[in-house]
Amino acid sequence: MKAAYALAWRACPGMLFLQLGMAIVDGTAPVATAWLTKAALDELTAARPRTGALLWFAAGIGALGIAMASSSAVSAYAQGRARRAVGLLSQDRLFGAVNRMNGLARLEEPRFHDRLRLAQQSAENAPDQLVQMGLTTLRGSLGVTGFLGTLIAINPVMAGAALAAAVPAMVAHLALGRRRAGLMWRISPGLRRKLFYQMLLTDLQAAKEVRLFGLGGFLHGRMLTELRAANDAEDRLERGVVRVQVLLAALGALLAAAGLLWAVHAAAHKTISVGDVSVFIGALAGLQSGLGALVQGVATGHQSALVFHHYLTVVGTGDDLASPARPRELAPLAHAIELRDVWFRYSDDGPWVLRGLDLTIPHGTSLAIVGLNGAGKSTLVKLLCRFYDPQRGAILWDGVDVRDVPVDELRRRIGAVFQDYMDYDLTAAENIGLGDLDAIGDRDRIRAAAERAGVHETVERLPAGYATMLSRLFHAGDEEDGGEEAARANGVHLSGGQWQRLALARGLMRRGRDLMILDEPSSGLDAEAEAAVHDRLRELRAGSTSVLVSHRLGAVRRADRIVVVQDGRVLESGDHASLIASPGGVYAGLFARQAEGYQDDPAPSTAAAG
Ligand SMILES: Nc1ncnc2c1ncn2[C@@H]1O[C@H](COP(=O)(O)OP(=O)(O)OP(=O)(O)O)[C@@H](O)[C@H]1O
Repeated sequence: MKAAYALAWRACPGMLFLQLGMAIVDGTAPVATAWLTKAALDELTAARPRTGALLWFAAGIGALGIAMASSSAVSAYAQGRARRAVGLLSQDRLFGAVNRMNGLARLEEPRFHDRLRLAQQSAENAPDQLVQMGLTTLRGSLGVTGFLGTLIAINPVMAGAALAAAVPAMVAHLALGRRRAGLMWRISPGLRRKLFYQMLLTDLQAAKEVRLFGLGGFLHGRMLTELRAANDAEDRLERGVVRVQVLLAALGALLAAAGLLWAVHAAAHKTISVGDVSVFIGALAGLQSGLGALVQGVATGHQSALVFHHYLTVVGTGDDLASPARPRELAPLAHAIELRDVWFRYSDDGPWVLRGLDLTIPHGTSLAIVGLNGAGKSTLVKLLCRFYDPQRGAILWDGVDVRDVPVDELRRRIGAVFQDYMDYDLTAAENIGLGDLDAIGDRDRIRAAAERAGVHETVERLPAGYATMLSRLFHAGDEEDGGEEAARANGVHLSGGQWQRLALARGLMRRGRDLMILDEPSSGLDAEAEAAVHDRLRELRAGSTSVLVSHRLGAVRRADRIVVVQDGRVLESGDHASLIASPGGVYAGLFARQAEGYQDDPAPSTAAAG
């Protein structure tokens, strides 16, 4: 709660003060009205009523009415502004925290996503709900204190009874709040699955399979099943809530009826005045509703605080990669990158993917990595970028363990094209420029990268060239005032190979970095483009340090060194000529099989004769 208040205070102190002022008005005005009403009624029923005094009482009641009526509008405005400001600040901190997680491991934990969803929700709502709880408590306490004093003066027993009735209500509401917060956590995985099915039903990329395989009904059904399960769980809880609330309301009504009976009886026997009856009834009703609001407010705040805990957990979650206690500087690569006895698995109970892998990548040389599906090639690449740390062994950059240098510094020295590259719903220029944010506005460099990746002509031919928005989801700029230029720049979608070349251009924006990693950079290209791209890449890689992962052995054969990874270790290593010359070798076998695929089938008669 302290953290939520601190957040609200930081975001919008002025609006908090305004809400506080209005809460004081709301809390004190009803009590003052009740007393003024009592005074007016007593004056009216007096032997000789004073008109002047009556007018003052009436004016006072009217002024309080105006203050109460306007306070709700002013509070609503202040609450809205504060909520928006808190939402902005809390989202800023939440995604700032996610952004500080430098590795990938956290994003692969389903529990983290459950928590993130609730954190997002509570970041928007909880601080406001907790502020409202504070204000309700203040408002309620002021009113309750005033009404309580009034009731004690007239009938202390009734005052005690009303207070005592609030205790079970508080206990019940707090328990319900805890159950609601628990339920939100329990149904979070189901609701995320529901969102997933929902996303598949509207996702452009999924649409082809969804339509062709007729998956729409299946996904729709699953989406509803998840939603129904969540609804059922909520219904069950709400049924319990209704039971508790009916019981508490009956208790309150019983108390009010008893109070009324007593007041009428006492007035009939002239023990109390008519004014006393009015203030007593008003005070009892005020006390009950004040206590009710107080209890409800505290319970809602308690529930919000429980859910806000998820926000605090995410914001307080540290980096999933250990930062060095005494960071070392990373000099430009001069000698070699070395993987020394690297053991790695994605989870503590998962299988080892890399098992004591040793590999040296000398500066200024090109290394190609080949191996069967699942051999661990992309994992090795991810470790080079330090998306994970190995469980055993080390990766050394000129002898410096990469865990001892700030991760940003390491990544600044690496350029990469990943196997599962991204298609950004942004302009063509931005899709390339993202490779080096410092140069995102540098059209010459973007164009040069596009030329190297063989995608410049394609981009030039787009309706608005490099300014073309590559998206079917978003408009370029503001649709309202976009005009003809924006209309031309909208709605273009590239082919798979063209997207891949853009990704390659993005990677090439970082040309000249110390290490260039290319993980299957040409898998979607046509044969001609692939040959052209690899020729260009070979020129670019000459003299620089690079790692190329590819199943196309034609593309890797000119690398300075080729390694075959199998079962998490380097099985074979050498240049193309030496590997091919090793009979029974894995590389030689793979190469022969690929080469066979490009040769004509032997004529049936020859085959039969053979
Ligand atoms: N994020 C992950 N979490 C858990 N296991 C993973 C993850 N990524 C990969 N693996 C597992 O690690 C093993 C190696 O995967 P990797 O992607 O490194 O193989 P690869 O050699 O690049 O394969 P391919 O040639 O198919 O691209 C596989 O068994 C895979 O299931």
